[in-house]
Amino acid sequence: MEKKSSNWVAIESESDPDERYAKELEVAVKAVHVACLLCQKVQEDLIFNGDGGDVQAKDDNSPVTVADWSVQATVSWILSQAFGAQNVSIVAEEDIEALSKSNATTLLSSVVKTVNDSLSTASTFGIQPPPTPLETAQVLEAISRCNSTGGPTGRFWVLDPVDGTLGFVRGDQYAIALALVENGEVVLGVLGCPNYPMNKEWLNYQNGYRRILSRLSKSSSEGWDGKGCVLYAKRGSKKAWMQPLVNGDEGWVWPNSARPIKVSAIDNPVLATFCEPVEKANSSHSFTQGLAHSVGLRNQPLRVYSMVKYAAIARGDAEIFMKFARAGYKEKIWDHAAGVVIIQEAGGVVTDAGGRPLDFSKGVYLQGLDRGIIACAGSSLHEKIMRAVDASWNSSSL
Ligand SMILES: Nc1ncnc2c1ncn2[C@@H]1O[C@H](COP(=O)(O)OS(=O)(=O)O)[C@@H](OP(=O)(O)O)[C@H]1O
Ligand SMILES: [Mg+2]
Repeated sequence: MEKKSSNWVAIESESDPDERYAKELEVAVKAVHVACLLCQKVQEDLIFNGDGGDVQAKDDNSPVTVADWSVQATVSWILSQAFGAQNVSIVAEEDIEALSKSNATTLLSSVVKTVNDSLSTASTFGIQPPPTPLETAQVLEAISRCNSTGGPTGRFWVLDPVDGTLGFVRGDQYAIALALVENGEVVLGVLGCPNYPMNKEWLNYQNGYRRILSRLSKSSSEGWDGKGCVLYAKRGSKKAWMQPLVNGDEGWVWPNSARPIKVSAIDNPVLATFCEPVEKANSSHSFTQGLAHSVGLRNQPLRVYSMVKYAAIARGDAEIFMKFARAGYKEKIWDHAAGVVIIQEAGGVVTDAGGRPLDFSKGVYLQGLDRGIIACAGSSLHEKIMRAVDASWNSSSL
């Protein structure tokens, strides 16, 4: 990829596919880098210094931390600065209800401080920080501005500020996922994976990543030696890219040291590895175990939190991702949008279990999803898995 200057004055040309969404992509990748560094800091404080604020429980009992709200505020602020608040519509996971409670003042100050600390270092990526630190009201406004409910027309961003919060609070894998949807189709996907290890063997939850984590350095700008990466792709480009996550490197110039990524060439089930959620509650391990057996998969499943699973497929570190949630669970668009386009542009296939593309045009949920999600490096593996699902679905307890 050719190096471009880091200013944002690129004019979008509808006729040149290379230039379409050029500014959106650059801003989104930079915002995700900033968010990754924010999360690394909060996770280090939370896990190793015991000082990353409380882990709160949401109404559905899932965890949420200072990082979730801070990333949402930071990304929302960066997008609004770049494109004008009136032009930015965002569907995102968090709201300000819990933060606005009278007993949440310490939590709220911690979010405001985290956002301002993060924005003060954003100039590394060519992002102009606010002239004075954001006030509490501005931070709340940035979070609550992300109240779009998506839909079939127009343009909106989709943000999961911390996907895999359970992995995050356990010192393990998590992702920051940002996508742009236009007229119901994902046109850009950016996935930040701050703990992605350059040695793929360390991805597996069963390896106790947390114990290894503290020994891994952050990647250097050109080094690819430590941990952390940002993946991105533009719909229709047939290319997907990966950048190492750097730490305050002043030499960062878009697109920095981006490398193309490709899905794995393995199509023999015997050699293939499948990944799935860590939590049994999120996807049936017994159902996928049966599928794996019937298709001839021999390797142990790679259980990884969050959309890092999509990253693993796009990077060629695993061949299959399956998620079969319990009946009645409705998948949210922010848990999939960025990952789907990155895998597809890296050469892979992503559909529901009926072979239909995931539908990002029906609001916050992936409406009409047939049984589960199957992402594969190639169509041959994908067809085998779909056939196996058909053969065993009726006897499953899902
Ligand atoms: N019951 C149930 N079934 C299926 N999926 C659920 C369920 N509950 C939550 N979620 C969503 O799953 C997101 C994390 O999914 P993963 O596939 O990464 O699962 S796991 O964390 O590895 O177990 C997770 O994203 P985050 O909330 O951002 O962590 C949820 O949106
Ligand atoms: Mg999520």
